[in-house]
Amino acid sequence: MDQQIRKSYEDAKTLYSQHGIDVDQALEKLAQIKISLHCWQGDDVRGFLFRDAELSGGIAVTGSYPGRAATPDQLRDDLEKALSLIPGKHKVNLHAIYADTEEKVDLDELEPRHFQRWVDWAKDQGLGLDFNPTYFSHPKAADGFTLSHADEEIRQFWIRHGKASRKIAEYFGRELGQPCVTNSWVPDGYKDTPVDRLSPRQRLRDSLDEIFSEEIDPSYNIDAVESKLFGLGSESYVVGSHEFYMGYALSRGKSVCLDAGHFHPTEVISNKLTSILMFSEHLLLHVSRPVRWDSDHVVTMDDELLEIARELVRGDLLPRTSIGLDFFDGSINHIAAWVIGTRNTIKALLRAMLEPVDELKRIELAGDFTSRLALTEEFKSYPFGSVWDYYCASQGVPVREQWLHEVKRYEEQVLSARYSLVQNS
Ligand SMILES: C[C@H](O)[C@H](O)[C@@H](O)C(=O)CO
Ligand SMILES: [Mn+2]
Repeated sequence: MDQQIRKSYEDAKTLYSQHGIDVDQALEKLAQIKISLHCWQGDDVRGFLFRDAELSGGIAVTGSYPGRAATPDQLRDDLEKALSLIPGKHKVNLHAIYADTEEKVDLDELEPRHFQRWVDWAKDQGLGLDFNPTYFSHPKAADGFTLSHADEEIRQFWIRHGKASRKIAEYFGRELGQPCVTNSWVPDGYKDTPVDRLSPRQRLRDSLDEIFSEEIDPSYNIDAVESKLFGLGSESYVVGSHEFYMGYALSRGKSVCLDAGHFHPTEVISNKLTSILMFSEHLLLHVSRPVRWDSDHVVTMDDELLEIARELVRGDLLPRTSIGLDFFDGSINHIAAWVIGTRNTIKALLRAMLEPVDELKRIELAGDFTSRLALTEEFKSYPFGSVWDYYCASQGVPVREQWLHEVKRYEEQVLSARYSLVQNS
């Protein structure tokens, strides 16, 4: 390792130890944390099952940066490249439309075997897998309703898809020896003010109950449900609101998924973690960055990311929280987007671990709010960067912006060839 990196690390350790912070121990803890990288950043949420389908469900990708993955092999290559630039061992989060099969199969007919190549790859790479049923980008979701649909035939189709998804998740968990978190998000809602808000919610509840009726060993699969305030085209009413899913998850022993972009622009999820985890064993996060709306921007080191990390660390909530990413930016290099968002998420957790939590709690309890403010502000400029550099070097991944050279090289050697192939076909 570079001597300067080691020296800066040792200096930083001395500073932190003056506040009782064991930096080596923090790094050991950090190395245990798995972030779930969402496959859909790699191809602008297209998937492989229905290649001509338009993205629907009130979510949108903007930008057409060249070289996005067009096949499962390309997506796996890109994920491998991204993961080689991120410290730690992580998970990959798949959507049902990313099945890797030559068969023509609809969403309600999917089986574990359609994901076997993903599982073989995950085993080979030492990764875990998470899963999501895809309740959008399909003709049966064309009017914006799925599990709460008033048409019984359509609703049953989506119920079958939900059940099929859990079998796939169970297979992931069993094969990979770690639980797969299966997250259900449905886009169902109305653009304009509805007359009947109740019936769709009753149907959504009944559909979920039916999907979850089969018991699956939680060491293989953990079910989560994701709410939303509004989507494009569902501005006035979303069936699966926060209150709906809080009630649903807590009454059914399921996990709540909090997406940072799914609330009112002034509402933050960091303030919700301790409340939900008081009544639930497990929580799923979709770390995202809303800019004015649920725009799914790449995660940056902003105040909310840091506050989420602090809440997880200060409350010792990490063992009970699964951290997934959820952004899709088509305007920049797709691999760089993963690397930036994931490195930031891990770096924010490190920053939170390098704060004098016990000391700050004591100060707060004693009512010394002057010291609380003074110390939290001073710690913002403590040398966490030196610890981060050391962590990257010791994990064998590029230090600081060196990873960008790797991405640029990959772009030149792999992505641009892909792009010219598409142009010439
Ligand atoms: C593609 C994902 O399922 C999606 O982003 C979902 O998690 C969501 O957040 C929808 O707004
Ligand atoms: Mn989400």
